Amino acid sequence: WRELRSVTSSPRPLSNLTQRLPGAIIIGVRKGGTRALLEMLNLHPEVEVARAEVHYFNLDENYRRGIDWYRAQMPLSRPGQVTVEKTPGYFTAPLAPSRIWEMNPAVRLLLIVRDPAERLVSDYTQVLYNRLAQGKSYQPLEELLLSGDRINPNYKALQRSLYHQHLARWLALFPRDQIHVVDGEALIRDPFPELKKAERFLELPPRIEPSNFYFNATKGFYCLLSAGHDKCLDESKGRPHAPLSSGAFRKLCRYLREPNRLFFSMVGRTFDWC
Ligand SMILES: Nc1ncnc2c1ncn2[C@@H]1O[C@H](COP(=O)(O)OS(=O)(=O)O)[C@@H](OP(=O)(O)O)[C@H]1O
Repeated sequence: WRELRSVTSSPRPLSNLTQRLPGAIIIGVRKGGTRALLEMLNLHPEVEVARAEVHYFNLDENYRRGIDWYRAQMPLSRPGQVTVEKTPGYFTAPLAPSRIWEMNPAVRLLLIVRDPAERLVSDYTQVLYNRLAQGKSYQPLEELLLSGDRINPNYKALQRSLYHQHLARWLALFPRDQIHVVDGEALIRDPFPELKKAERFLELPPRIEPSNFYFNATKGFYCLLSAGHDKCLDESKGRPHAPLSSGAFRKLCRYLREPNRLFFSMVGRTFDWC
């Protein structure tokens, strides 16, 4: 995609190109649509993105490598461009907010959220696929999610869906208006309006157009279009979810009602979640 863009954008002197620390970070949520958001922001000529998840602020073994290592993971950019990286693991990592603050207290944060019950099922599905690919077995979701007939509060994927607990750590350091919340379901339904909001948040000139998106009926999702070339996200995005009985799903929704309410009051808006 980057190669495609470099063909279509005007030539620039190479001398100003250098690796810069990110001006904006997509911090989560895992399975919220972080890859789609990054790829869509990358349509903007003033944005350069780190292709791979960097996992600098959440993994001690990377953090110990130091800030120059982190910078070296960033793409080349021109002065004035915004470098963006995404690592969904930052949102739930206890030390990530203070480490990011220490790097740059003015960095802009993007948080893409999704119905936390759906997110949990997607999270389980991802782990399931990874384990199957390694020839390993995995417990059914219901066994992990329920303990007897109650929700198991120790299940990690459930904990990752308690958005208010994680957001509280970020809001202890960063002002609310430095964290832009993207509606992941809205991004799936109609990406353009969400991208315009993100563009404004990043104070970028308006360059992303409705014509940059088209609905791909085979994929079942919007794909990206630029200069006649198209790109859809890979098959790990939007795959069928592992089954969960409607009874267990209802219990999960009931369990998440209060955490969701707390999250809504923290961000000052509501979402149409189960
Ligand atoms: N345009 C487009 N194409 C494909 N997929 C899209 C798109 N927009 C959002 N999504 C949703 O992104 C979900 C994966 O989220 P992440 O990229 O954050 O996953 S990850 O945490 O990086 O693994 C993925 O979740 P699942 O459907 O559960 O697989 C998608 O629903």
